[in-house]
Amino acid sequence: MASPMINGPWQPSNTTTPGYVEGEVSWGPEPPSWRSISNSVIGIAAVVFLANVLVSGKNSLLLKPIQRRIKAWSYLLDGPAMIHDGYKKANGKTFDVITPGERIVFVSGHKAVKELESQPETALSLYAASRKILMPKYTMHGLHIQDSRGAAGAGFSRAVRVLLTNNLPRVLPYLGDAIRTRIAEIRAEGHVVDGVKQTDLYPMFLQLTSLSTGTSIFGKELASNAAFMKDAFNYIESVVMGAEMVRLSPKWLEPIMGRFVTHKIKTPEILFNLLYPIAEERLRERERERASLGEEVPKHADMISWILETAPADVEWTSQRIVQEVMAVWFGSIHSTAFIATTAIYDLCLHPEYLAPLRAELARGGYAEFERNPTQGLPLMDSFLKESARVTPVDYLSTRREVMAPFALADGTRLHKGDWLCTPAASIGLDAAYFPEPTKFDGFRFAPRELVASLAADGTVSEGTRMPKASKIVDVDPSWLLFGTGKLSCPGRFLATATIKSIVANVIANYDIELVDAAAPRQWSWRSTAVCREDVKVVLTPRAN
Ligand code: HEM
Repeated sequence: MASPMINGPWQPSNTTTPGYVEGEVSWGPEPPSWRSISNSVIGIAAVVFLANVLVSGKNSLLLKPIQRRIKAWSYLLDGPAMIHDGYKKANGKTFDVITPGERIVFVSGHKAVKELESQPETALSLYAASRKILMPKYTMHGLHIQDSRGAAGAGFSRAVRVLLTNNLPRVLPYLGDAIRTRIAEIRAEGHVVDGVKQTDLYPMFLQLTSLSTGTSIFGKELASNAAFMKDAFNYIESVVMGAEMVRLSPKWLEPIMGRFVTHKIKTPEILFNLLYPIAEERLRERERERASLGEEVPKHADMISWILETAPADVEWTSQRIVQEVMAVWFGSIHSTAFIATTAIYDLCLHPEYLAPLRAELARGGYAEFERNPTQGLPLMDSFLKESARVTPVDYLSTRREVMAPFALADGTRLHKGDWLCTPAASIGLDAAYFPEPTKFDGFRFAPRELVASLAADGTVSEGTRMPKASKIVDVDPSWLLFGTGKLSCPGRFLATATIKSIVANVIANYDIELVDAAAPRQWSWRSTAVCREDVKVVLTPRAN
């Protein structure tokens, strides 16, 4: 659910949508200059980081507390390395990393992950940790996130995991066409350098991901309205930046900063006001249906209708609550998905030997089968994506849980109220104890053995470093924590992987791809999260089909 801040180059469309006037597509007020604010935040963190380097090694009593604070602040820019170093030193044991806001305790291994999973929400809460990250009171139009999931939360999670996923076969064929068209349009807009068109890959994939997940969450009509999608996308960026500003303020300043942020960011209100009348209308339709007035009530396929469908009988959803929940699902759906699709394409540029077998899988009916059965299809591509996500992790930690009351883990580690208990997901993925030859990129490491053996037999790929048994990117287990663990694991993972597969498949089937500068940096990080750079360019050359 990581959500860094990127501005997508949105294009207006002619589609009409409630709230937008045809012919004069309203782009809404621009959000404040978040980029300059984010640059300041990064600048401050960089100074703090430098100071840390200057004083390190001097262990005087006076310097120690200052050093500890500086080290905590350096987590903002150096989080992945701090977590990975901690993991290596701990040698499988529990370790902690101090950050500006909280102490994060990391556990790994089957027993410890099961212990984390089995704790009640009164002891460890995903939602309390999410509240700290999102500051929803200030940034999400007043959304109140409870400490525990409750019946309404379980229904809402089922809406995403089951109903949204079941709808995928109906949207994927439409999305395939829409994605192909959009890729061609964005490519055509690229800069020409030395006679060759270049494309900024990550911004393009953010647009494609928004189109794809937006179609599932908001429905086809809203998602094909570029002005609406621009507002919806800017909302995510504003929430991330606004929440970060409140989080970085001293405790006493938090309410003032919170009010400032609420006043400054308009995109949550814009999105809320656009979705609210739709939710109102749906509630009216439901009333008419309940009253059995014999009237034909339209059927809808979007998050609003699925939330209403899965709501427990004793929970009366208001339009406000429905819209807030839709906005919360939308918030977490874009950046990690686009990150994984983008890094998979980089990996294909760096390991082009995988292109032929992946294209062959698409061509021999794999793509059509995937559209019919999105959670099963394309086993080779599934393995390639999983390997790419393992080698270039999107988040160095997973299973965030806030400690609600002090207690001790089975190994004796004491947890204090407000600490976080997490898993070092990325380091586990790079550990030889779980993955043989972990630094080697083996695209078909997770694919069914017979499939890879047949490709190896005809010389298409080498046998590689197979895992003892095949697995999928959406699987959750203590050695694969990309989507969390247990009953709280990500319900949107089927949509996310279907989105990534349809984007990657439509790029590689129709274009040859080359990185303009394979040596240029492609990521940076904030806290524990990796972020794709927006300026990494590729050359997409149309293939003769
Ligand atoms: C590659 C993309 C994604 C990644 C890496 C990801 C990862 C995660 C993780 C790690 C969690 C927490 C699980 C835990 O702590 O045990 C989570 C929760 C969640 N994710 Fe995702 N996610 C992704 C895409 C999506 C999408 C596309 C959606 C929406 C359709 C979504 C909706 C949610 C929701 C609603 C929760 C909260 C679950 C609950 O309340 O029970 N995610 N995700």
